[in-house]
Amino acid sequence: MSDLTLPVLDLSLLDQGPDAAARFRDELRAATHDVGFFYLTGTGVSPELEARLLQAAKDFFALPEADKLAIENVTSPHFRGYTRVGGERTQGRVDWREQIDIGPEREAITDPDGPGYNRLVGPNLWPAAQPELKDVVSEWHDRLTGIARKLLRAWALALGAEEQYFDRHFGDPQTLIKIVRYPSKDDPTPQSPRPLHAAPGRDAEPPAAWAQGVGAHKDSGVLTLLWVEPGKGGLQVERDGEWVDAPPVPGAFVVNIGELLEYATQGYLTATNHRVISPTFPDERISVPFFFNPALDARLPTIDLPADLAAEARGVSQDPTNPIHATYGENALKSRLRAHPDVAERWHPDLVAARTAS
Ligand SMILES: O=C(O)CCC(=O)C(=O)O
Ligand SMILES: [Fe+2]
Repeated sequence: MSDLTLPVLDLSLLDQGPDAAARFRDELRAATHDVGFFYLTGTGVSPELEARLLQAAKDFFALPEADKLAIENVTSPHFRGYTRVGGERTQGRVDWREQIDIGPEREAITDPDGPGYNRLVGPNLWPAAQPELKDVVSEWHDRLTGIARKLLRAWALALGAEEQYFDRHFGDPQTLIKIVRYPSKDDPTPQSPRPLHAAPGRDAEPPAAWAQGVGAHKDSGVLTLLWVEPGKGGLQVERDGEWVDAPPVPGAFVVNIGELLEYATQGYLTATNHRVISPTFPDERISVPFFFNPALDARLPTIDLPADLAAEARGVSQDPTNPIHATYGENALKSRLRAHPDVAERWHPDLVAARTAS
C-alpha cells in the first residue's frame, strides 16, 4: 500500500487578495482533476464546534439501544433516522457501521404520479432522549453550507464558468448529514445487526467477518465535506488501482467530489472511489460526512470548459452496474435504494420492481 498525501488547500486564501484567491482556484482545480480528494484547512470552523459535534455523536451512540431503535430508518420511507450496525450495504456487502441520517426538514410529498425521488423528501427522526443533537447539527449544517458555497464559487471560476454557476443551478440544496460510528469487527459487545431479513435472491446475513467499514463507492452528489474524529485512520482512496490511506489532518476536512460534478465537467473533475476499513479492537471511529447537493429535480448543465481544460476531460465513467443520472434526485434515489434494501423493500417495492425489470 503506497502513501498518498492528499493535497492540502487553505480556504482562507480566498480572502487574502486576488493573487492568493487565484492560487487557491488553481490548486482546487488541479486537486480535483488529479485525485478528486483533498484536505481543506482555513475553514473557520472552531475546535469548540468540532468538540460539541463529537460529544453529541458519542452521546447519541451511547443511548440505550431502545432509544436508537425507536427512530430506526426502516420506520421512515425517506431514509432518515438510525441505521443499526449491519443495516446498510455497499456493493451488495454489509457495512459494519451504525449511523443517523439527517436531511432537510420537510413534510413528505404525497403525489403518486410525481417522480420517485420525491420520496426522499420528508421529516427527520430525532432521538427524544437527546434534544441537543438537533442544535449542534443545525449549526454544523449552516457553517458547512457556507463553506460548500464558497468552494463551489471557486470551482466555477476555476472551470471558466461564471462565479454563480452552481448557485444558479442548485435550487434548494438537498443536504445530507450522516453521523457515523464504526465499531471494530472484533468488538464483543453485541452490535445488534439486523435480524435475518434477506432481500429476494440474497443469502442470510453474512457474518461480521465478511463485512466492511464501508465498501468502495463514489459519492452520488456534488461535494462532500468529511469530518473525521482526530487520530482515527481507516479512510482509503483509490489511486491508479491501489488503495491509499487518507488519515485525518488536525483542523482539516477531507473534501471529495461526487458523480454529479464529474458529470457536469464531462470527467474533467473526477469522482473517486473510497472506502473505510474497520478499526481494530478496542478502537472505534466516528465520522460525519456532509453531502452538499442540489435540489432533487436539479440537473446541472454541462459546463462549457475552456479549450485547454476540455482537452483533458476524460468523459464520464461508464459502469453498467452504476449508471450516473444527470438529475440529482435520480442519482440519489439510486444510491439510497441500493444502500438500504430493507427500507426499499418495505416502502418502495414498486420502485425496486421497476429497477429490476429495466
Ligand atoms: O466515514 C468516512 O470516513 C467516509 C464515509 C463515506 O465515504 C460515506 O458515507 O459516503
Ligand atoms: Fe463516501
